[in-house]
Amino acid sequence: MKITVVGAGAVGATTADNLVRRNIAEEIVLLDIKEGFAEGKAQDMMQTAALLGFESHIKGVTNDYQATSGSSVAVITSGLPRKPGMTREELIGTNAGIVKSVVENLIKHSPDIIILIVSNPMDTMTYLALKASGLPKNRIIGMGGALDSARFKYQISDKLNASANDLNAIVIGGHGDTTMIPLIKHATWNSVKVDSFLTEEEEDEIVKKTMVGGATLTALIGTSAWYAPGAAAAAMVESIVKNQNKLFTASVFLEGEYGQEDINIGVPVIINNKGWDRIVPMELSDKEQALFKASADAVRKMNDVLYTEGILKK
Ligand SMILES: NC(=O)C1=CN([C@@H]2O[C@H](COP(=O)(O)OP(=O)(O)OC[C@H]3O[C@@H](n4cnc5c(N)ncnc54)[C@H](O)[C@@H]3O)[C@@H](O)[C@H]2O)C=CC1
Ligand SMILES: O=C([O-])CC(=O)C(=O)O
Repeated sequence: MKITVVGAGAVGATTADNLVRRNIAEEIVLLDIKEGFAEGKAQDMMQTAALLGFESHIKGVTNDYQATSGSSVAVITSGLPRKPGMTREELIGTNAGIVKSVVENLIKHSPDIIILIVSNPMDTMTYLALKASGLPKNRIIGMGGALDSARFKYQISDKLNASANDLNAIVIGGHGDTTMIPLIKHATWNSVKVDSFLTEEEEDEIVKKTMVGGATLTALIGTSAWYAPGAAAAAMVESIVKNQNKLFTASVFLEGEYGQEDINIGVPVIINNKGWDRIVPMELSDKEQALFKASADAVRKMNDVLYTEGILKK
């Protein structure tokens, strides 16, 4: 089993580090365009093997796609992160070209690959990867909801003074500051609805803090986050590799589900060795449905840029 991580920057290296510690693949290939960068990060990680006790091997390469041949899964993290004050959407101009070429290179060497997209704006990059590659829809998955849901649980756990591991809570919709939809009315604390412990004001505060979770960290750190993003990507890869059938929210191609089509956006899905296996339906309130529609409209507007800029052809 071989897993490739493209981009050895903050998120890519953290993803690879999480994967190598999980011992779930014989080989992890870390690829970056910057000469020697992935090689150095890989060597640093390999030097933790004797301390952490893992047997997986991680190899760093500079733009060498031959080394990725026969990968079962790839995680694409290559591209610019945002700076404080920017939106994820502003990254489209640079990242679209990078993601498209990386996807084409990966498929050339691993035609059966399942691809997890992390680069932002993630929903549009996932749509681009699907359209540009022509791969079956189940093999292209966008990572955003897994991270946003973990942040949502963090905010609830902070407010309730509860363990995040006792919470069940998901975020659907686009992975954007204004497009994500933390489903507070569905969230439970070991099956007890969390709204029975919270005022409306507290619920609003949790939702708002979750939505700007990435922007808050970007303002604090000066670039965007990597620990939780890397952990989220690795958890999804593990569910693929071990055929775990875990439920994550992920950006997948909709063909009528949740009232939307021709779009990649976050909905609950089962992740296993087919990629995303099936979409899990949820009963949404009128308000939640309206928010989902507005979120999809905003994501679609970003996708349109791919066509107007000639990156995709109709
Ligand atoms: N979907 C999500 O939940 C999240 C998405 N992100 C996104 O992930 C991306 C990466 O973020 P960071 O790792 O913080 O950035 P970074 O700048 O630390 O790393 C990006 C790496 O990509 C490499 N790269 C650029 N072009 C490449 C190419 N053509 N082939 C191979 N490598 C290439 C760069 O050399 C750099 O090492 C950003 O677009 C960021 O917005 C970040 C966190 C969460
Ligand atoms: O905030 C960003 O730009 C990076 C990202 O997607 C996140 O951390 O959620």
